[in-house]
Amino acid sequence: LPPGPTPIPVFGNLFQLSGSEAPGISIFQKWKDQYGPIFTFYMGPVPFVVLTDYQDIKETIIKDGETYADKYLSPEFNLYFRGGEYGIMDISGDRWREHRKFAVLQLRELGVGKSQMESKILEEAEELVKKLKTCEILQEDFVLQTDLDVAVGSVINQFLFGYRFDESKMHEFVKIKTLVNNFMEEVGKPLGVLAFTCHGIPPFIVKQMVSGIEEQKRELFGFLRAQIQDAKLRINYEEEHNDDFVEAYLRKKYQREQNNDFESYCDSQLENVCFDIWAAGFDTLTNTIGFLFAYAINYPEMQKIIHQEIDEYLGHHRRLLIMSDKNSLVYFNAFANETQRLANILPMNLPHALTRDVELKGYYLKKGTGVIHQIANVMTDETIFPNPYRFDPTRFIDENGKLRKVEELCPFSMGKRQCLGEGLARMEIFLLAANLFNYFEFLPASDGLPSLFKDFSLVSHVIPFKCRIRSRDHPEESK
Ligand code: HEM
Repeated sequence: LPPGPTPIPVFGNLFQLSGSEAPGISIFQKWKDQYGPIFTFYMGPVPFVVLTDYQDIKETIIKDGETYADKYLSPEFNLYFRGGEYGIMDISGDRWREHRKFAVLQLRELGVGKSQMESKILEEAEELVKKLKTCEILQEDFVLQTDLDVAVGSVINQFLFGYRFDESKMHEFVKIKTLVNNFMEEVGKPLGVLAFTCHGIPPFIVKQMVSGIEEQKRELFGFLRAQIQDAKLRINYEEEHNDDFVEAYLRKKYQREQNNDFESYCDSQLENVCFDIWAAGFDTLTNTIGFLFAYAINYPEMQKIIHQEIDEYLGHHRRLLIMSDKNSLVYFNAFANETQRLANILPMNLPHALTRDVELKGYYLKKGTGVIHQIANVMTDETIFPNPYRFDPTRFIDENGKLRKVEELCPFSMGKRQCLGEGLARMEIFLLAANLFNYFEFLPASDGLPSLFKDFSLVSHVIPFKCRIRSRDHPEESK
């Protein structure tokens, strides 16, 4: 194995990892400086080979994708939490392949990149604008994140179950959000990471190690089961049209069952895929948009450029921005790219495993070895992004004023496991954030600027902040 920091018994290097300073990747940078771009560290007794250079990642994860496509996760944890090898994110092999393909297809069929999903996200943008207008009148400090959360949660819930969180469903949303957040927090702790990754820990010990997620498990899966049950009651298998992901899945399951296949599409798998989409899609996205506003308030001169660009583009006629406007708003896109680069939402990428023995830069690695390609370190590599901790959207704008495509900007990862929600996430970032800038100016609250510090576990969290909002219905006032 490549060299790396000395592990301590049982825990390996976990405490160094969890003691890492913000932005959460400093320990990987330190190890990289000490041992080179490829090194080994231990989560518990398990070694993980870490790749930190873009060129190495390109040669492996991208060009030899199949070899790096498995996930390194504990079967015992999966059994305890998921009831077995179910879902997309934490499994490997044929079931992963089949269900990843199915989820990608459904995202397309249900409108990502098309007008159906766009109009659903625009509905959320409109609700946000309406809500913020009332707050602007009240002239009070305002926690923007609360409403961003509802918008992002509603889009996922629409996709999965066909309904958004309006006032009548708000209690449900608050509950789900709290459960998902607590789950992320618990599994991000050293014992959680250990239980989550280490193979061979007896199931009753795994259960003790993550006893904090017992309630989340029960309640979250209870919620998902109830939604699936409702869908089963209303679905008409004679029809072909699907309103949401669960309907599409149930129809596929029904077709398979007609051919005596009761395994590949089953209730446990459906519950777990819904869990993955909720868990993977909510925290990542809502925190990305939260960071975007935190940066905009911290850098008012940049916010001004976003406003000017929108005003010049729309002229006197303010209207909701739609996807076909996106490419014209170069500075906004550069600002969003820079947010994703520096927010670096996954301080440690998810561990993959080798599907075969392989030679990697002179090291012979056995099938099953854990490999982590550190996209967070690529995005803060000073040879690619000079002065990497400086927030500077212009690094994504070329000399002709066009958006620069930088392949090392990889917040959604690369290779066979690349985020399958990327298209949806990009639509939401644009339609929600650009429209809020379209209608409002965001200013510091009376207690000061939003913190740019990251509260990190599995996902980097923006520290909740208050801000003040000024309507831009009269653009000349805010100049
Ligand atoms: C800004 C928002 C998002 C970011 C930064 C993000 C980032 C990531 C990253 C880094 C991975 C790991 C890839 C790897 O293993 O190498 C991932 C996987 C995944 N993401 Fe996202 N994601 C976002 C939004 C979403 C959304 C909205 C959804 C749901 C539609 C989603 C669903 C998934 C799923 C299911 C996986 C697992 C894919 C697999 O293992 O095959 N993500 N995401």
